[in-house]
Amino acid sequence: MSNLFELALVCREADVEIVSDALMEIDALAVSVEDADADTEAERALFGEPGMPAPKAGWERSVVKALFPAEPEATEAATLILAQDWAADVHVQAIQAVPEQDWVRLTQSQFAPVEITPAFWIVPSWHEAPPQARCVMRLDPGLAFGTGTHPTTRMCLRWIATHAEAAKSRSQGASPTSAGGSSNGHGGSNVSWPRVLDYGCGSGILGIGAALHDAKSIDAVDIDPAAITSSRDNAAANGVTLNVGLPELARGEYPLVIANILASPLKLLAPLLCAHVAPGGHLILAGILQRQADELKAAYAPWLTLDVSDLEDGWILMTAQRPA
Ligand SMILES: C[S@@+](CC[C@H](N)C(=O)[O-])C[C@H]1O[C@@H](n2cnc3c(N)ncnc32)[C@H](O)[C@@H]1O
Repeated sequence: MSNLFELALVCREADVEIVSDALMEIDALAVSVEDADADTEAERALFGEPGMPAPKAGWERSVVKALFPAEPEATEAATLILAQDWAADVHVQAIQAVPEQDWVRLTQSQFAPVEITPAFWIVPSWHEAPPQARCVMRLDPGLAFGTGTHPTTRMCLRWIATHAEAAKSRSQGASPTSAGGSSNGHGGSNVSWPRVLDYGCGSGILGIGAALHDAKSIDAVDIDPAAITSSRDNAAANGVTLNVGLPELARGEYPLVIANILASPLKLLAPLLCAHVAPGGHLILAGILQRQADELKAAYAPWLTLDVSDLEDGWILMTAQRPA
């Protein structure tokens, strides 16, 4: 593989956009921006808490890196940029050869199979499933949120897998006459939940997870059109059926309602989500930080009693069961 040449320019936050645009105008193959102070004492956090605005719009000083096919193009680009009247505070950090990479393989190598339970795994299409996996969801990273790598998604899937397993064991242990008549709405030995609502479905990962655990009639809804397309595609790739659409698609009561969004929208959605939970049914909420547990409890208290039932990396899973 041949080398590319990288021009690295250091500039102030205010100049990042004009420098990046100018590099694209002069035919850079790619432009990226990094923190010039990364790993130094001057480094500052750029991200706020989930749902909160970022403390700053950009880094104090940035390195704008542009790739060119050969060294003369990179040098010429540097000369052109430095000649502009707005470039007084821009300087060249380096022009150097970078080995061209197999970008597809590099991206793929960053997504490994994710273990949800010892038996249930999320596996990208280019990977073999681990030998111990008895239930496999095939999912590749895409535009919509939900690859199984985020703790909030993993906790929801873990809840689905463990409760479906428990329901299966109960119904296998139950007598033929009692199997279809349980008060939690489980309709028979092969059905964990006869209806599921996945509210804020993203990639469709939770609805697909429920379908792979023998749930039927799954409504997966989202406000983002990219999520709707992605959920449909991912369901098809897994050979399961989801009824995917905008939130208006949700109708009536469900034995399982699951929503992994964020604390603020979840508080606003409290009356709506609770109204969808069937008698004896479960409500599962994620996207909540540990310190937000009390505010969520209070928001849902008029309808359901939420408890913390799982915790991972500072995120909690909150669940409630409506009395039968
Ligand atoms: C954190 S992602 C979760 C995706 C997936 N369910 C998972 O567990 O990985 C939250 C999703 O909720 C959607 N969303 C946000 N607010 C919403 C609302 N008010 N109604 C429906 N969906 C919403 C977003 O578009 C996004 O796809």
